[in-house]
Amino acid sequence: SVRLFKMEKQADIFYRELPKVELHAHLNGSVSFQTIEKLIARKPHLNIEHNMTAIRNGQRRTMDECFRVFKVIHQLVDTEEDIFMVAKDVVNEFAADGVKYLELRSTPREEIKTGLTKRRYVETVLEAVKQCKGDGVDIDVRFLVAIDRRNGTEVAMETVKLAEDFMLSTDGLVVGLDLSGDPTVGHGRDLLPALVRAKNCGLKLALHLSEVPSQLEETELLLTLPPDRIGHGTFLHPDVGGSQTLVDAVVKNNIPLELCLTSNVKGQTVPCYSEHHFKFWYQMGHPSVICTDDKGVFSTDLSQEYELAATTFGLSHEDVWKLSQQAIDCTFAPETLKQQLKQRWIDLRPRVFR
Ligand SMILES: CC(C)=CCNc1ncnc2c1ncn2[C@@H]1O[C@H](COP(=O)(O)O)[C@@H](O)[C@H]1O
Ligand SMILES: [Zn+2]
Repeated sequence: SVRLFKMEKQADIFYRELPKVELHAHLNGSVSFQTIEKLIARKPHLNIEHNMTAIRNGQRRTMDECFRVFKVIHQLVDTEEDIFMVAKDVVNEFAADGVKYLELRSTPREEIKTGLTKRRYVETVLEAVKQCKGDGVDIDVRFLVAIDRRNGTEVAMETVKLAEDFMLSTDGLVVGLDLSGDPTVGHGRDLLPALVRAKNCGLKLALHLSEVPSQLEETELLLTLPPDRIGHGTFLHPDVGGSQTLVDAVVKNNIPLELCLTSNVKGQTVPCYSEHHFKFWYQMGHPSVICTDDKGVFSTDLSQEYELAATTFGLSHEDVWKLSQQAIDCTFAPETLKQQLKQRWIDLRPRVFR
């Protein structure tokens, strides 16, 4: 029965060999079945089972249930050693899936019991990233420091200061800030000063926006920043209770969207794959990047997400190639790295289309 929780199918070879860019991946949501097994073995006293950390194919959960899953994973990942292992495994898994550039995001967490501090948390993730690079893993990784909206104004400001420090001291590994957490908790207006400060000091902003209905006012406010990328944006367009004004603001500022099909279907914010808002934005020619969100929790990987987008919306291999290539321009990587990535895509093309 244990086998049931592993990835239930594998994407077609074209999608696995396709070079890919992953821009929306929460570290603790990306922990694979194999890594969870190692963590459970380390902490048998917690009595945690696999079905508490992953949502299998065909299953759906309410938002609330999904966020409880993260609490369980956080119990399993609460020491420097755990974070180091998790980060290394996640980076290696994305690389094995053909991801050539990854922006990983995570919420710095303090754990009094184990002596973990927020600063050590971030340092440990970055050490794991550097070790992967040293090992020759074929992937470039950058980090976004995450603000959990639940924690309010002061924590948000502290987090920005921490991110600022790291941006200045890690020669380019920390590139920006993420705003995430349960979208039904807290309000963006309390976080605005912290986000303004982040933007002014040169941190890029990737914000979860309109992930649930009736956040019009908050979204309108946060779009004034404007953010550099939007996570989900599920309820921006008028057909689903958003507004043309919101859509116009996103289009006018040319803000790329990070779209996570399986996450939204399993988390029940979209009714089915064919009704995913990818269709709306892709048809408009708006920069749309396919991402996983939480590949561990949602039992998926980026190859599968590309394949799902292609089969659901009738994309040709050529369309899919363009989609993955255009994601390079949506990264927070410096121009030189973007150019290198574009060259890699050119070099890899014959192998993918052989
Ligand atoms: C419920 C559902 C459909 C989840 C997917 N959508 C999400 N929306 C907002 N924040 C998220 C989502 N997935 C992960 N996160 C954030 O990422 C955290 C886990 O990764 P980390 O500890 O930051 O390394 C969660 O606690 C939460 O703050
Ligand atoms: Zn997310």
